[in-house]
Amino acid sequence: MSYEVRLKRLPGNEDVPIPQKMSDLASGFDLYAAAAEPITLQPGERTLVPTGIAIAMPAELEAQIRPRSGLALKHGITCLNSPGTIDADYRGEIKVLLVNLGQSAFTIERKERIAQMVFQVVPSVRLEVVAELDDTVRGAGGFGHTGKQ
Ligand SMILES: O=c1ccn([C@H]2C[C@H](O)[C@@H](COP(=O)(O)OP(=O)(O)OP(=O)(O)O)O2)c(=O)[nH]1
Ligand SMILES: [Mg+2]
Repeated sequence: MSYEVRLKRLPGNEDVPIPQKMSDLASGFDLYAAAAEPITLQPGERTLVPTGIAIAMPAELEAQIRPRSGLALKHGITCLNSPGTIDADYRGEIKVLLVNLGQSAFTIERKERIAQMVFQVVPSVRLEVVAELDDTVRGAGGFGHTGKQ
């Protein structure tokens, strides 16, 4: 399926690249940091990084904000709320909640690629409250239940 998502650059961010797919079949659009000044994250610290963009997508989509594995592997920088959820009706600036799980301070520069945005189709679901649920073999077993004697 192909969808059109409208993207608005927020004022003062004309220099920040719009999100980009870095290869032909990349699933995510890389997001660029748009903080005016570099942000240094000490180990264990978290911060909300602006991206300088807002979007409007079709009602059946959501966008997920996911970490970049390179930043995670090399520096311990990841998205705290991974995957972040961008609702179809959200018109505010997309922001990325980064946390430093590494052992050294890490500085995020303006226009650095900090995360990726993956679009997904969200099925329309209606919750129906009932008194009883149908039986299954698994039943209520979970949390490591399978394979036990
Ligand atoms: O990583 C994120 C996560 C969320 N958002 C924005 C878009 C999303 O539509 C809105 C709300 O996100 P979420 O539902 O995760 O947060 P909440 O704590 O439930 O806040 P709300 O009560 O506003 O829904 O915040 C971001 O910009 N980046
Ligand atoms: Mg919410």
